[in-house]
Amino acid sequence: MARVYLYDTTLRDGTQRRGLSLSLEDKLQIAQLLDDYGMDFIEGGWPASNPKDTAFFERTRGQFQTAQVAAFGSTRRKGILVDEDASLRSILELEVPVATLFGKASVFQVEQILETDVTENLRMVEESVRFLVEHGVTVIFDAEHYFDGYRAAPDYALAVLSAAEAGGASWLVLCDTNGGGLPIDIRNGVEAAKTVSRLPLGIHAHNDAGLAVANSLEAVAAGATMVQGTINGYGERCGNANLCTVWPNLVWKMGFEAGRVERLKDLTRLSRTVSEIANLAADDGAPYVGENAFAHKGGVHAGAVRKHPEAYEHIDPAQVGQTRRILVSELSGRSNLLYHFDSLLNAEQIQALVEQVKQLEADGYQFEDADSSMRLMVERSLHHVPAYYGVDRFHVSVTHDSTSICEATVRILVGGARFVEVGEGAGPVHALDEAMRKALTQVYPQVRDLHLTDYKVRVLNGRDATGAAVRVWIRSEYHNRVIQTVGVSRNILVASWQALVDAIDFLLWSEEAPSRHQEAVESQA
Ligand SMILES: CC(=O)SCCNC(=O)CCNC(=O)[C@H](O)C(C)(C)COP(=O)(O)OP(=O)(O)OC[C@H]1O[C@@H](n2cnc3c(N)ncnc32)[C@H](O)[C@@H]1OP(=O)(O)O
Ligand SMILES: CC(=O)C(=O)O
Repeated sequence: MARVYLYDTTLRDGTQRRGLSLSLEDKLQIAQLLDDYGMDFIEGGWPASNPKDTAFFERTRGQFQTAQVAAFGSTRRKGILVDEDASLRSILELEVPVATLFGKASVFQVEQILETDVTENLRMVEESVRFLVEHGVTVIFDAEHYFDGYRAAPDYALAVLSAAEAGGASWLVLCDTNGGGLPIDIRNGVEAAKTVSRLPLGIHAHNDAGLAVANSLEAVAAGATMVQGTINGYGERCGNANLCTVWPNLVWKMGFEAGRVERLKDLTRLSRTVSEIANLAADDGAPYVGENAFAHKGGVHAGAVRKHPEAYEHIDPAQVGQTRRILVSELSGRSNLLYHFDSLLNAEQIQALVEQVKQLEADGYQFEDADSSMRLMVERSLHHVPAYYGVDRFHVSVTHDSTSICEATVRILVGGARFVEVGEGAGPVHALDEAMRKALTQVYPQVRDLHLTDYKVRVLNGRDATGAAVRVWIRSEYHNRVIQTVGVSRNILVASWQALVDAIDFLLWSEEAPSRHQEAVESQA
């Protein structure tokens, strides 16, 4: 099986994304993961750029099993001797085994941006590569702006590749630096490069036209054997080719060997861990690894997937560490509900539930991410959920002068006993949550370990301004389990209260029999 080399530049080009900044420890943690997943090259940064990038190379020397660490840098500055160039010297001082040098492959870039002449640029490329190679460094040459340069002046773009080869480069990487190329441009550029060099070729594609992944795959189809990209497609402007998409496509759709193939089954974890470390929200819509990648909402889809998952799934979700989700919403038919409640409800009850869900969603509820409320609704309709407690009344007050004080009082009945408790909080919902917790933990100590971890409010009818109905969605965690609930009312406190009570009831109900919780979790998965 032919091999395609994976070259990860999350730690260099990835950090050129707006809003992404990694500490040295973050970089080391990500690099360790990349090595574990079998990346062939990890571009650690540009040593001449900042002390953090320099430290990265010092800390990773000899650390990795599979990956070779590459230092990034430019060709020498114009008009100086190669050994006077600070960037090249800093690469040598770090004693890295691999360096990736970028040089201009476009007449426009040379004349207008470097403000030098095309002959001097060819010398800069060849001399810089040779300088490192003669000092024992393997050089990957990134031909910056190659595709734009090739379109405007093909002979010059190809002459730049030849200069790098003459200097001793081991790889020629063709860059769609502005990210505007189409797959046909990429194919033409790769085929032209093959006419002047027998060196292995790579592709470095940006995503400005939304084609970085397609362009990378097209380059491989045309003969490139290295793909440069980043985890989650992070990168300058619209990003780089997303390796979480490129990699499985190379292996499963194109039949290449790439990375540590057995680790693809944990691809989702790689993507999410890197987004956690980067402190960026995961992209729900990402292919393969996004939260929605195997979530089926439309009734027609759910119906087909129950029969044959491949009807609406291009691969088995387990291949990338995902699970299938069948969502319940106003777009559901019987199949969505049967997927979750087949063993609980008969055909008539399922039909009634479909109609109830559609009506409730028309009233503002949204169940696709409130699976615990959904489950409770069904279990309550079957009288499976006892009245664990009764709420006599609750009262919330907000006093605002120099600071805000929120206080809530709840009166709760459990059996014959009455509990009155006061909670204080940063806001009224927090205070209510505290008061409920104080009262209920006296009888149900497990409530102490239920933590509210996310809270969202959505105004349902903006035209009614502050009188509009609102939907409150709450995410709670109990040990490692997630409980998601929803409430709707014209009063934000009442909506919050409904969602809060659902979270507590769901916990108590699912805790009654441990197997029941497992069953509930599985049916929500
Ligand atoms: C396509 C890419 O993504 S390339 C990578 C881009 N990444 C970054 O720029 C992040 C790290 N960069 C840095 O920390 C800084 O830019 C540094 C330290 C590298 C350089 O800083 P400075 O010396 O202040 O230069 P500056 O940032 O203004 O960059 C422009 C200089 O780079 C030179 N340059 C750009 N490309 C090349 C090249 N391929 N070969 C040689 N010189 C180049 C330009 O000629 C210009 O030099 P001049 O000021 O003498 O005209
Ligand atoms: C080298 C590089 O990052 C580019 O051409 O986009």
